[in-house]
Amino acid sequence: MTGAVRAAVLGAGSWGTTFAKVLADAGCAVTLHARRPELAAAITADRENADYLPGVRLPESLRATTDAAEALDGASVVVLAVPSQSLRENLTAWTPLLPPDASLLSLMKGIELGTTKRMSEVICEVTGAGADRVAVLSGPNLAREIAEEQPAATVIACPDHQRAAAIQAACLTAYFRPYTNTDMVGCELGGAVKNVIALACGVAEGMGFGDNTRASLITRGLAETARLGSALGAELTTFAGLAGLGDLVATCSSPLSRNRTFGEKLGRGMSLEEVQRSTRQTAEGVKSCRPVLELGLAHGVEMPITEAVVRVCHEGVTAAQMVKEIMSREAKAE
Ligand SMILES: NC(=O)c1ccc[n+]([C@@H]2O[C@H](COP(=O)([O-])OP(=O)(O)OC[C@H]3O[C@@H](n4cnc5c(N)ncnc54)[C@H](O)[C@@H]3O)[C@@H](O)[C@H]2O)c1
Ligand SMILES: O=P(O)(O)OC[C@H](O)CO
Repeated sequence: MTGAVRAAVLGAGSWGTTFAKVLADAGCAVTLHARRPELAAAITADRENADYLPGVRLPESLRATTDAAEALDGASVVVLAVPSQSLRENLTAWTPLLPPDASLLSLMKGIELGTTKRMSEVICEVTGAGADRVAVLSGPNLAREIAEEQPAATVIACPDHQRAAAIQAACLTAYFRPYTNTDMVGCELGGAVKNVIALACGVAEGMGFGDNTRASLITRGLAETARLGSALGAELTTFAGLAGLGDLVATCSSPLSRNRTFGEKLGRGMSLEEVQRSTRQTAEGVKSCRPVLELGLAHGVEMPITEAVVRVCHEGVTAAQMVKEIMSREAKAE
């Protein structure tokens, strides 16, 4: 492995483990940080993360540890793959251990509750790193499909194009094709808001509605995402790309999506608490919908689908009422 890029992946859930596999398959020397010793030991001994990716064989070269200092030692790429709402706390503990010039790559698709900050903003704030050291990876990347080496593309955004290109080279494999972009705001918003729209699509699915409803939600969801992005300085073309439309379509259509599945259970009549009890995995849109709506309100951007999701998830509105509210809005031009 002499000369290989050293990467640390912090967070051994579905996507962290999958992306660690991608990096290892691309030739990087990768250490994956897990919180639980039994999980780290099982990944190393059995080459499997049975909790999150049962049946997926992990590369021999992939190491796992619970020791963050060990994972971060000598890493030139540090990958952050924890739930968005716990990033600040996790990163505060990891910051003293970060190698000074390492690229900090966010895999997360959420907006922070209370601050309405994007993940790259949280990373800069907590670590003191300059914005040009922070990158985001976002696209139609359902973890299970990538772990099974089904071909897919993604976007790596960084204000520093050279850094984005270096990360691109570090994770390019026969089944995973990253493109570079410099639009952080667009890529991060695309990833965070699509989870909210996927919740709405799930609710529609759970209520028994079909493809017309889903296509309408996807299209109008993209419209409200792009409106917000435009107000926040994103490039509109980003929303027509992999981190926008690509991810939105994949997440809103796939039974593998946790957000869509969460919404589906709400649409079938389960309460928020019942659905939360039924899964251990992160459905980011449930918490991010509120800060996304707050961003919209702060910038004078109408986000009716996001608002409906907030009302169903957090204000006790039923799925049937949600449909009524969306469909009885004032008629307007597209
Ligand atoms: N799973 C996917 O298909 C996928 C794809 C692309 C992006 N993402 C994004 O990647 C991020 C991570 O998602 P994931 O799918 O790996 O999530 P997950 O729920 O599968 O795993 C989360 C991981 O974070 C760890 N963790 C650390 N601190 C935690 C805390 N305080 N609370 C809870 N867990 C904590 C958990 O132990 C676990 O290993 C999310 O923002 C998600 O939107 C996921
Ligand atoms: O399972 P979800 O809903 O978190 O979506 C996973 C990925 O973000 C799809 O790109």
